[in-house]
Amino acid sequence: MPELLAEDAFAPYGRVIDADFDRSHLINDGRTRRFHALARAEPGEGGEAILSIFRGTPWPAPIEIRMLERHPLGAQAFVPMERHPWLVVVAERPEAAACRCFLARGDQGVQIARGVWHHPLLVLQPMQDFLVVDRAGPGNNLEEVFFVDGDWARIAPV
Ligand SMILES: NC(=O)N[C@@H](O)C(=O)O
Ligand code: NI
Repeated sequence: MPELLAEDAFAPYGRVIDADFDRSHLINDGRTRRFHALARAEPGEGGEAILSIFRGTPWPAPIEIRMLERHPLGAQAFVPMERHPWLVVVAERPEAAACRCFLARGDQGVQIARGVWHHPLLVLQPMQDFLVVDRAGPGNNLEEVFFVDGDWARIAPV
């Protein structure tokens, strides 16, 4: 059952990136509000931070979680470029029973911390673009675990 995305609930897995007024100040002669340093790119040793656009399309409904992945060398941030709610699935270990699903608002992004198990991008629209900040560089930065047969989780429809 998806939980509403909130900083404290998501803290074991990374950061929530949203326009928190308390972390903002006016710039540009008062015409722009800067929500400052909401997260830091973490490309890890020998890596460089890159910005990409992920154009996500939905997984078949009902969404079944049958695998997780993680990036051992660097963090990965997703910020929606179109304001539609979306889903984040994370886990402390790569098993269906450990999965937690968060429902993010369209104005919320996340940075998934280095090495945290998560499901690939889950969107709820026919198509939704995200700005993604993650790592380029040497080494294998993608570890995937496909659950054993019979071990899977279904996300309740939102
Ligand atoms: N593999 C890739 O670039 N995407 C995944 O990391 C993801 O979390 O969507
Ligand atoms: Ni990823």
